[in-house]
Amino acid sequence: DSGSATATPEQYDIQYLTPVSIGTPPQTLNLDFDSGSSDLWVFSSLQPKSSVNGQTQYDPSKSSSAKNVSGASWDISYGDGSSSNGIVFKDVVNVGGVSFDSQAVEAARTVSAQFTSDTNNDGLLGLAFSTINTVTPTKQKTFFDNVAPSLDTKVWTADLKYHEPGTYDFGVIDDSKYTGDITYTDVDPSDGYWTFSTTGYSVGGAKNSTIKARAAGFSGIADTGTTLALLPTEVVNAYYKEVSGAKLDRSQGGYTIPCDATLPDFKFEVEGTSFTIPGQYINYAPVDDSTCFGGIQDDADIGFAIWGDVALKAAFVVFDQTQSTPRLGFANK
Ligand SMILES: N[C@H]1[C@H](O)[C@@H](Sc2ccccc2)[C@@H]2OC[C@H]1O2
Repeated sequence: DSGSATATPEQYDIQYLTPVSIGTPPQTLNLDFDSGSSDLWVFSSLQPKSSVNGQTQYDPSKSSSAKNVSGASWDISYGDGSSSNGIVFKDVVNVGGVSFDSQAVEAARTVSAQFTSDTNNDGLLGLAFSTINTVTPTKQKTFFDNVAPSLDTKVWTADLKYHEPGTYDFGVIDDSKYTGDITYTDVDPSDGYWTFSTTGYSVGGAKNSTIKARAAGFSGIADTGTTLALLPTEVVNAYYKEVSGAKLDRSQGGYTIPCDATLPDFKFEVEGTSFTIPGQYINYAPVDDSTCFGGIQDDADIGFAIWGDVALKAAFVVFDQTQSTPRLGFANK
């Protein structure tokens, strides 16, 4: 079995939303596929009206295949401070033609203000490891873990794009979506994330710009649910040192640049193969009529880098569980 679903960016590629059909008859919700968490949760008919603002709500009472998981509940908090909680149903879930008939669908009772104000986001579909699923008393499996045995090959792939729709594929590596070879690197799943090491980085195309400083080798997670690339302080400083007018503006929450700046590319190396984030991707979004917010920011206080969409959209990425050790694959495109 294999399937493909479209990942459509919201403004400035702040997030990518993908249609998922749930229940019988199918209720289609647009979810944020998140390789940085492991709960499939949805806006639901159980929420107070005041917490819903245009989102599509899953209504288990209208699904003949919905079954409440007795005594189960969930409660999740995200890196950006947002949160949600509720109860659990099992129901049929279909993503791009790949279906599982008893997927844990976590129906929200409460969502934080940031979710309420995010009008097109109907919930999240977690694609990190099931070890960090928040359902109690019995942890539930992610959609990928549930469908993996039925897939032609135990992978899912992300082909996110700059300001245009891309795709999430399950069970197939579509070689029309990338060029050259796929470079694989081992993942350490012990924290529940797709954690991998990069072997180096460089700023701009200049030969001497390849920096093998301490931070050249560092570990981070591949997180489709994070918008920006959050990297170690010395890497971030080395980047913006090359941008005239760049400044660390605490009031804006990070580095800003002149919107008309020509930004250098940022290259990161995986197992010695380099991948380029075009400078254009690093001019993330305007904060006023001449100042823009940088797409590379500091990973301070997190303790590891977060390779969010600004980086992932520069590559074709394979989330691979075909072996005993999970792997990430990166290819140019
Ligand atoms: N893995 C990420 C997750 O998907 C989002 S949850 C989210 C919150 C509000 C709006 C949309 C999504 C949050 O930001 C970074 C990290 O936590």
